[in-house]
Amino acid sequence: MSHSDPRGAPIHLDNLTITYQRHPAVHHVTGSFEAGSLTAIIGPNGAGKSTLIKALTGTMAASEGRIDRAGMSPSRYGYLPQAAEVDRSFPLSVFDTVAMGDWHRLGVFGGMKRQDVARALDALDKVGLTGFEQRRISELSSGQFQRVLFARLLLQDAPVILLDEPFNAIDERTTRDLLTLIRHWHEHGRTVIAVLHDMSQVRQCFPQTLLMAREAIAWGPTDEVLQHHNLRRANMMEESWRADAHTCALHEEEQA
Ligand SMILES: Nc1ncnc2c1ncn2[C@@H]1O[C@H](COP(=O)(O)OP(=O)(O)OP(=O)(O)O)[C@@H](O)[C@H]1O
Repeated sequence: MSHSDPRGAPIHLDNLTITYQRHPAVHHVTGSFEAGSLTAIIGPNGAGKSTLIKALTGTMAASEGRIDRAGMSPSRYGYLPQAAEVDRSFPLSVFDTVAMGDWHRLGVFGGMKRQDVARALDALDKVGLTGFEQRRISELSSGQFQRVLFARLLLQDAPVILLDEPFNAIDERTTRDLLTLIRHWHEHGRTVIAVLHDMSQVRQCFPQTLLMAREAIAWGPTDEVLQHHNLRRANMMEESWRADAHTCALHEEEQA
């Protein structure tokens, strides 16, 4: 049941640079996530993948260049942060956590009508968590909690969905189930972007790939991107930035 237009929107990066204390984590990246595309972002540790995702959500500003979201506000994007960034010590129930996915539609004090409750229960059913509604989120396994967060995304019904390492430390069965949801989002025309580390998953399920090592090493059809020479270049860049912390000359000049 869709209450907003679920069709994805394109996102264009134009010479995008994002820095932490002048050190670029994302450096001069240009390219497009087409509307309705399904893209994996891969690269070595520290390659700038999470930083790029945060920039797409609008929580990190560009130091240089820009992100063109084709007029769509990033507040409409669905976002799944890395598990380590999610605090689940709050005494929230599974149902309330999922229902929060609907706040943009209901408003903070909107109150849930019968059909809103049904939508939340339906989302929980789709991730296999019927019967867990009143459980505290602190009492779930990592895999169950990830299912809760996917149910919340289902309810949010966002046209653009950003996932940061959604399968980190998640069991095989949960991963398979959640990959099926991602496939459905793609089939319904949403734009989906996921940071991943498992190359076989990327090859099997993601038609497009952006390989990053601070810069975009390659961006396009997955088979073309995952070629040996590209992967080798990404690893070489990782080794070189460890030896020599790089600063962004242009940005330094701006700040001087
Ligand atoms: N808050 C921060 N302050 C300063 N530097 C940061 C901060 N967050 C990340 N960095 C640095 O920016 C670079 C990119 O980090 P980022 O987390 O985007 O990489 P990543 O590709 O997602 O890595 P991983 O695969 O290990 O999660 C790294 O060198 C990291 O140390």
